[in-house]
Amino acid sequence: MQSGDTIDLHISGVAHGGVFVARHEGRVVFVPDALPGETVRVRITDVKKSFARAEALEVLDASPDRRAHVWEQADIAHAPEQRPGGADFGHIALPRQRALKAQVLSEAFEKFAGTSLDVTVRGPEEVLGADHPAVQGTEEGTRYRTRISLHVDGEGRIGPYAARSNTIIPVTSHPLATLDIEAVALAVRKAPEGRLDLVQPSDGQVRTIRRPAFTGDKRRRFAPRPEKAAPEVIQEVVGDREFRVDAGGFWQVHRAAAATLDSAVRAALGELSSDAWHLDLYGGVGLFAAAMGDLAGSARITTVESEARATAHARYNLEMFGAEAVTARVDRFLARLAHQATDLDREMLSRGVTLLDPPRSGAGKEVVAGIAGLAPERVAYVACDPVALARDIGYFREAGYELTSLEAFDLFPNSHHVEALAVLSR
Ligand SMILES: C[S@@+](CC[C@H](N)C(=O)[O-])C[C@H]1O[C@@H](n2cnc3c(N)ncnc32)[C@H](O)[C@@H]1O
Repeated sequence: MQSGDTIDLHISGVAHGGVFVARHEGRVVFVPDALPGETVRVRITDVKKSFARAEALEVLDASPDRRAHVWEQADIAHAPEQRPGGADFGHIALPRQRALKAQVLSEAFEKFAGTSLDVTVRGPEEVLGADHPAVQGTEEGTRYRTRISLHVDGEGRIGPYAARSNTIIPVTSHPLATLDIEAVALAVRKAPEGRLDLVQPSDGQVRTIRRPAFTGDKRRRFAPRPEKAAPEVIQEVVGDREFRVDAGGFWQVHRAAAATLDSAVRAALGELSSDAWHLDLYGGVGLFAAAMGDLAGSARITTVESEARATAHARYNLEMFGAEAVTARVDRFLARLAHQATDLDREMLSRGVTLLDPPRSGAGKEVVAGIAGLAPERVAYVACDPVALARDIGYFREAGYELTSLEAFDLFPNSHHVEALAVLSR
């Protein structure tokens, strides 16, 4: 097998990262744009010792779960390098997408967490109810993104990147974005080289945030910079609560995501001890600390986040709970706490819940050890990467925690991404 070979493959499984699995001449071959059970004509793009990568050119025997791609330009009928990225499950019927995500999660748990369990991936409409305003119009897993990024190159091309490359693909639609974001995205004719983030918060107005590429003279990088305008602050609404957040700061992408996760966290945790210390790690602007505040009465709550502007918003958003908002890297915060906690602090932490919602790379061994060292009664782990989550659950299990529940939510329909909530207890 060599790069450039065109071969026909039988697809036998799904792997993490939006690719499917075939076998050929003793190697695993990872193929995007396919489905288990299909026979697909592919072109080999990369050959390594034990595996290879390919691009799908044509479906010879289609799965009954294949459908016309929700983003026409990403359909297999187009040349692989012309397909925009970001919708790598868009050719699959929605129930099958969810089943495949559940399979990836349970295989990751079996492999990395040393435990097997059945998991169901639920859509936000199943958590919040089909009448919830945030799920209206998203039935096909489209029109949900309140945040998208467009890229602009030196030739003035504007659009998303192609799947698995940094080539910009000019597109004529953005079906995963809300209609308002799509309209703004398609109207952009000119922009400086770099990135454009389009954001539609709860007030419905689309904001355009320009992030120009650095094109200046690197030797002058210490020269004084022109005064930068303060970032715009927007409001996001979850139930009857408002959250201040920078327009360009972290907030969940799906318009029903914050409400779905807020509701799931509340249901999974139930009442929290009001005589304990609860932690919200990687807390952003305090979405989950607010849920904990509602559940925990007069308890002590601390949210920890590395972005100072997000922490400042969290302080404001959580004022009614008297919660602390600490700007720090979680590993450093935990190391400091391990040295400085009094006996009473430790006792209160051990009766509390520690919630963590790390970025895609997960918390890692050191942070898990830091949390386990504080011995909270329960740990709630919100995760956007199944493999990082499973690895970290493995570390928690080694530290004496048991997984008590695992739920998963389809907050990125038509892509391989999946959000999960794991609860562990000591
Ligand atoms: C997935 S977001 C979750 C935010 C929040 N829980 C929410 O749902 O809105 C992860 C957050 O962790 C922050 N972060 C990333 N690495 C961090 C670190 N090492 N220590 C503290 N915060 C970190 C990011 O700035 C981001 O706000």
